[in-house]
Amino acid sequence: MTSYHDKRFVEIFQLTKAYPNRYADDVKVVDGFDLVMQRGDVVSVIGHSGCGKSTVLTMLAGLNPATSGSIAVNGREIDGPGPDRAVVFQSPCLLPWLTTLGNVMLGVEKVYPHGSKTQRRQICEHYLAAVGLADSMHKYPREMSGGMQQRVGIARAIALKPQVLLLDEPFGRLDSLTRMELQDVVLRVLDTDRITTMIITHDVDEAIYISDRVCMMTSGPRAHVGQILEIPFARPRQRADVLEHPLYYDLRGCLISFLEQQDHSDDKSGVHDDASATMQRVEALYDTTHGRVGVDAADLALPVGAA
Ligand SMILES: Nc1ncnc2c1ncn2[C@@H]1O[C@H](COP(=O)(O)OP(=O)(O)OP(=O)(O)O)[C@@H](O)[C@H]1O
Repeated sequence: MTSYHDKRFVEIFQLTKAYPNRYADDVKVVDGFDLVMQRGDVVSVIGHSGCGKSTVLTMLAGLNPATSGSIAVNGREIDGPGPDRAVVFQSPCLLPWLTTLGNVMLGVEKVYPHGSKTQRRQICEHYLAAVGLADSMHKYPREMSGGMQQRVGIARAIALKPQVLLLDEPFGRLDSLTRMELQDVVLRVLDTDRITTMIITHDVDEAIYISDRVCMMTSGPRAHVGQILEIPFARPRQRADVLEHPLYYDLRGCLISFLEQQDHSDDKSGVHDDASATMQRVEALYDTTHGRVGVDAADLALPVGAA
């Protein structure tokens, strides 16, 4: 039985951020952003460059104070960063004088101060193995590629066993092959550990492959949630199955259509006719297939197509 707090594990309500402007009034970058995530949900956030995706993520991380609105995790309003939330940015920022193991151990020691040294080491080794670095534990950052360093960053975050994982374009600086490898690494970890995750991406294929729902942000200023698209693929997922699924190109079309509308329309406030039509097609197709198990759209504050 899913509890109330599981269904509304992350609740973002009317979140607004205004940055100071030296020459005029403050700029409201994000205005009235609402999102509910169930426990274990993987939600991608897509939107045009500069619309405010990272602003939302850093507010959820507690690193960037909101101007107004609220964010609650597991029923408690956040008021700053905490061990319940771990963030992975585009660059992992590893400490160059520590090995892979040492970099991961740093956080683990803080989160498990009462565990034995052996237990802490086992946790680090487990997560480093999970991201494919079992043979590189004693390497220094300078001895590793960008992709390997990002694996360390991901292991470092998940080894903290966060309740919420926040990924800000984690594959943005990687070549396409490494990017696909790391998408699979993250997907496997999320399949196994079911961590509630928000991932920011510019890549619609990545959003469809990794997430349970895609949150499409309107273009700023005053950006908010334009639409939410449910991704009806069961987990665990295989890339080939996703790519070959009859709904794949409809889902993709829906996301691209939304982004194009945001690009070309003067009214960037939310739902547009073309995107809505695509969404209806997806919903109709979705009805005829077996949807993702365990999600009742009525439990979510913002069902498919909500503005
Ligand atoms: N600390 C800050 N002070 C003032 N303005 C800021 C600050 N941080 C971000 N901004 C502005 O807020 C807007 C949103 O930035 P943000 O980085 O959240 O967007 P984004 O959607 O993540 O962009 P991208 O996709 O390019 O990474 C941008 O116009 C940016 O210039």
